[in-house]
Amino acid sequence: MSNSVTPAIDGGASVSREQAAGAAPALRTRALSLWYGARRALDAVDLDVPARRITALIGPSGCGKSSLLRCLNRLTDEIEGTRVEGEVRLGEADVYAPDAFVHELRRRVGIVFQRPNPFPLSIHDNVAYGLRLLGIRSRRELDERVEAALKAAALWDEVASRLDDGALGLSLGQQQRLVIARAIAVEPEVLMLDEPASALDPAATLRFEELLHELAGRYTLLLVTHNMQQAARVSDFTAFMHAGRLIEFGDTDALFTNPRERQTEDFITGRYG
Ligand SMILES: Nc1ncnc2c1ncn2[C@@H]1O[C@H](COP(=O)(O)OP(=O)(O)OP(=O)(O)O)[C@@H](O)[C@H]1O
Repeated sequence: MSNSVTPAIDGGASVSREQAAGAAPALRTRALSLWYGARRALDAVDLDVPARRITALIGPSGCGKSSLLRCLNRLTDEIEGTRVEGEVRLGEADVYAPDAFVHELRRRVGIVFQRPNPFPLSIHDNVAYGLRLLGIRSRRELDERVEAALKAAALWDEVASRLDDGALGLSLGQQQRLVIARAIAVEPEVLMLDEPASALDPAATLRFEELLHELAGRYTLLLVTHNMQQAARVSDFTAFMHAGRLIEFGDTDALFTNPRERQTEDFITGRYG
């Protein structure tokens, strides 16, 4: 990846699934493998993530879903003893190029984790955090962008009157929407979500799934979930992984109703293991 980042990625809110599948992917991996020390966690993964669609990543515990996300924005760099082989492209940019600009990569490919992790700062300052790192100093611009991100994350109405309150006083569901606002404030292209709803109650989960639909036209979403119903409900495409390998990728409805691979069928019907 070079420091001169490529412009906006192909696609738009109104493209059909077929067009999205045929269009240039937002992210592409080729023969992507990952080792933690001597242990191989990913085995030659070839995946095209369609732009501005929701792709669910499913598979049994330990199959490499989180590891794959970490490779896509080089969080693996932060873990000692990891080795990555193969290729990851964000648009045209080579993510593992020697001159890659990792901070810029992580702005373009944001990640939200299972447990919401707001900073011990005010609601406003959580969302403004990344913007300040980008060098934005104007109070007016910060306020406008904080408001826009909170609106996009469907949290504005609940917090508009208390932006200076501490973020840790929000409910879990609100905190999860806050970290999404924080991630999208810096205008990423791809938002990766690693089991983002697993700590939420059913009502907050429903609200959260509605939010994913609202975000999907603007961002490429890559969602790790253990919840098959959730994957089937919210995603356009699904990737099934097993033992570090990508076994099957396809349109979600097709994959769930007519999987091509026996392993996929065993997993989605609960016969796995
Ligand atoms: N930091 C690490 N150091 C060493 N091994 C790791 C590390 N993180 C993950 N692994 C190993 O890599 C493999 C894949 O783990 P990963 O967390 O990516 O799987 P997962 O599919 O996300 O699992 P889960 O659904 O349980 O979250 C597992 O064997 C795991 O033990």
